[in-house]
Amino acid sequence: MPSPTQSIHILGLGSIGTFVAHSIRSLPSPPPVTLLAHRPALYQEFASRGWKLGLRLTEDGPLQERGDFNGELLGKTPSTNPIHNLIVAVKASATVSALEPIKHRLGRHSTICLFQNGMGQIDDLNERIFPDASTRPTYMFGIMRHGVYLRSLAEAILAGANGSASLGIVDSNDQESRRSQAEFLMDVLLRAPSLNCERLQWADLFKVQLFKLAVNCVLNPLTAILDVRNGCIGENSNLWPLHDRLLQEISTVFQNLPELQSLPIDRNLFSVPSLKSVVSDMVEKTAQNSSSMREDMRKGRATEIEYINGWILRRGKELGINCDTNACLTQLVLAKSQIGMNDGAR
Ligand SMILES: NC(=O)C1=CN([C@@H]2O[C@H](COP(=O)(O)OP(=O)(O)OC[C@H]3O[C@@H](n4cnc5c(N)ncnc54)[C@H](OP(=O)(O)O)[C@@H]3O)[C@@H](O)[C@H]2O)C=CC1
Ligand SMILES: CC(C)(CO)C(=O)C(=O)O
Repeated sequence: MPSPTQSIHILGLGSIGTFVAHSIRSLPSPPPVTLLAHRPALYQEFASRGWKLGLRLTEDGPLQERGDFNGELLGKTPSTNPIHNLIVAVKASATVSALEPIKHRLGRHSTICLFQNGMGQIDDLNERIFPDASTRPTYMFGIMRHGVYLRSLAEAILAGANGSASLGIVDSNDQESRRSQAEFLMDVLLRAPSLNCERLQWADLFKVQLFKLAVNCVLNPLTAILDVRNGCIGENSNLWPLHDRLLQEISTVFQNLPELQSLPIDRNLFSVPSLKSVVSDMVEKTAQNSSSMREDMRKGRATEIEYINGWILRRGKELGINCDTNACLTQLVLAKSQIGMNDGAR
């Protein structure tokens, strides 16, 4: 019988949460995995499917089912059982509200791994859920380069077999003790073959996070506003001056981040030409993708803009750097979302 310290909870049962949960239960002798449902209807639906999750590699691939998940409905009669290992795969903007109902079960004994786009979620958690640094969980951050979507509840489609993920422990003052605490979850994720995870030290993870953010700052708002696939953003020469202005602001913010100054990272990696080549490479690799922000907008859901271009704006303001182009795109995305949401209500 595995000890509670070797059990994993998953919060956010969409595309990435389903994929990660399925990958963990595909391991030989997998640890227990508990799916946390935030709505009674969701809980009932999973229960009626016998707590099984399915994954297909591409639309036409065979369905691989995994079972024996535990389920918990968050809400009225809350459990007080401690949570030792938590994977968070809600959208960045839902992080604080999703953790609110389970915060009494989380603390210094917990490791939380966020698999999300965007930056700033951990600052929000520290400020609003875990203000006391001495009792805070250990944070890990996962950067996904897999493309996953849901065909139906509990059935995820992995777009291709060449995706990967980077994973690391987020910097803290007591890094050594945090490292040993996070080892169990880290090891499970690294062993899950379909996740294809690499482990990075904090400086490298931070660098990859900033690169991914630069890509998301250009691709996501433009694909969402213009309602086009990723490839179009590279092909349309009318957009190139806009790419340059966005990347100029982003590069200046990145190169002046105080947290970068103490890390062994070459600041030239964040020059405009260097960021441009990272963005072009991703546009090429994901040309056929419909970005997550475009999809959120089409479905009338809140986007992650506040944690993408919004993060650049917040940090730019702090550092006295003009970020008008990022501000303009942020406002356009918020405005278009508002129109979409109002349309839905009509
Ligand atoms: N999908 C992909 O290919 C990739 C995704 N990412 C990132 O991964 C993260 C997760 O994305 P993805 O899985 O696609 O998103 P989804 O929208 O598919 O899943 C998010 C899930 O979180 C649930 N949720 C919302 N609010 C709460 C709450 N308060 N408590 C518990 N659960 C909640 C949603 O439920 P409900 O629907 O009921 O609101 C939904 O099931 C995002 O940051 C995304 O940008 C990164 C790379 C690739
Ligand atoms: C890399 C990219 C832009 C792929 O579509 C992505 O992360 C997203 O859609 O959010």
